[in-house]
Amino acid sequence: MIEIKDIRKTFNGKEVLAGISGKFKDSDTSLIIGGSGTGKSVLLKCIVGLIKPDSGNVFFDGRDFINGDRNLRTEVRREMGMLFQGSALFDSKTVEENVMFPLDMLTPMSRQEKLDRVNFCLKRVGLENVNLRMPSEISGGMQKRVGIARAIVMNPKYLFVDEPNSGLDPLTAVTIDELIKEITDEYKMTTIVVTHDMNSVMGIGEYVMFLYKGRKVWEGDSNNIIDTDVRELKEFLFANKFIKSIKENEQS
Ligand SMILES: Nc1ncnc2c1ncn2[C@@H]1O[C@H](COP(=O)(O)OP(=O)(O)OP(=O)(O)O)[C@@H](O)[C@H]1O
Repeated sequence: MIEIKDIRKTFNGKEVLAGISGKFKDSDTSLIIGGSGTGKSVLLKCIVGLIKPDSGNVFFDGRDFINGDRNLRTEVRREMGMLFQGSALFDSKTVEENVMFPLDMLTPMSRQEKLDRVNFCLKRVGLENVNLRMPSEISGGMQKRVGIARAIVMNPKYLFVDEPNSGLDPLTAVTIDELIKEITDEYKMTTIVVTHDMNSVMGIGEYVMFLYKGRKVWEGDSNNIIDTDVRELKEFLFANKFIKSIKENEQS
């Protein structure tokens, strides 16, 4: 489980995170949602240690990640898998080299052991016989799968994904969401996904944290989200035509 306590962050006098707390459980696919600029990505970066919050704590299975010593931080970092928008695939490396990269950097495994692990992960995300292709030679959905394979290659306890569906058509987006959820269940990972895709919320949101202007104004799951009384969340939800039609059908 990952627990965050009262995370605060200000940039140049602008408060971006105004004290956020919450718990992300094992085997759950947790979503952080909200409109543009509400602090979702900054919160995720604070959790993984890419940004240091001004105050607050992040506990990984009880381990204090922010105040822990260097060894503890390294240990926790090694247990993380990430698929971030900014950390796209290396264009000049093949699919196989991309997925193998963390193993090359962080393990003493032999070439054959690494290859076996890479092939296992590629197969798990539904990709076979693409090892020697370049990222530019495969579709956007396949590139995301390669990114997921790379994120899980070190067998992480914690998986972080920022906007997995950006640039994908709705059908491919659903298959990527389902893959993330399946892998989370299978390996009992704690997974946090940042998204503003309402289809993801309704499809895989086992725990959903809604941010508005740097504050958590709602938390719950996909079963109770559309019955919310929280005005900011309602505005966010009903800006989506699909959700609006579900609600209207319910009422008629
Ligand atoms: N390194 C930084 N320096 C200064 N301001 C930043 C920095 N990173 C983010 N911000 C600001 O923090 C606010 C929240 O940004 P964040 O990227 O977390 O939004 P978001 O909710 O993820 O939005 P989106 O859905 O559009 O990606 C924005 O106003 C952004 O400009």
